[in-house]
Amino acid sequence: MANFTVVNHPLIQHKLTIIRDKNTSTKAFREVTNEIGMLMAYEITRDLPLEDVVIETPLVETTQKQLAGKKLAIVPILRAGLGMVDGMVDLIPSARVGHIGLYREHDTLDIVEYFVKLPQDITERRIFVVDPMLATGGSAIAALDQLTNKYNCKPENITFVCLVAAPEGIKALQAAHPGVAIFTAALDDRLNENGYILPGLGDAGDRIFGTK
Ligand SMILES: O=c1ccn([C@@H]2O[C@H](COP(=O)(O)O)[C@@H](O)[C@H]2O)c(=O)[nH]1
Ligand SMILES: O=P(O)(O)OP(=O)(O)O
Ligand SMILES: [Mg+2]
Repeated sequence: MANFTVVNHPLIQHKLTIIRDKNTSTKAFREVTNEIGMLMAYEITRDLPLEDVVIETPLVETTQKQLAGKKLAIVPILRAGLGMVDGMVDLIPSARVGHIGLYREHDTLDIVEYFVKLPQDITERRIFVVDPMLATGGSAIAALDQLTNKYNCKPENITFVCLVAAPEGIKALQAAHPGVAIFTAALDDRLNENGYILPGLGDAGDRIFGTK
């Protein structure tokens, strides 16, 4: 599948198993989800541009590399996406954080949008849209519709980052936003009849916030 990466680093796979386990506490789920967020941030920023900088070590003057000042934005899809933000910001502290609030209607899985707040210069930024779960793809597509249609962000500046993806969601997201790169920590088997990913980890928002 084009523009689609499974980040199968051993540390990420190990931590993913912890949050998949139904016996993992809310506290541990929250901590480990942020840790995976940080590790994912390391992977998705691999292609950030560098520039030369002249510095002096204690011994000599030398030309080395530094980040070329690319402006970044992390945009979690509420609520579940919030669970990855602190970990990502730890690694890229200068990133701005926007928020897109969406939920799935329980019976129909239709997307209801209730909040959008983005950095004012969002079109100039490299954007990481984050949600731990890509199930039908409805939430991710709605968030990316907002960014590309309403805020004129370019698809090539956007990366969608999740932890667990269903093949159905990948297919739908690629069809709707072919120019957007997708990174996931795992590609699972399928969706169940209620739109949950199997094997999955359950409802990510409820597990992060302890609401069920
Ligand atoms: O196994 C699952 C599946 C979904 N979620 C939540 O729903 C959305 C993603 O679902 P789409 O069908 O792709 O819109 C995501 O924001 C999760 O909050 C889940 O937690 N677990
Ligand atoms: O995507 P949903 O419907 O699971 O909502 P939330 O992420 O707020 O739990
Ligand atoms: Mg959600």
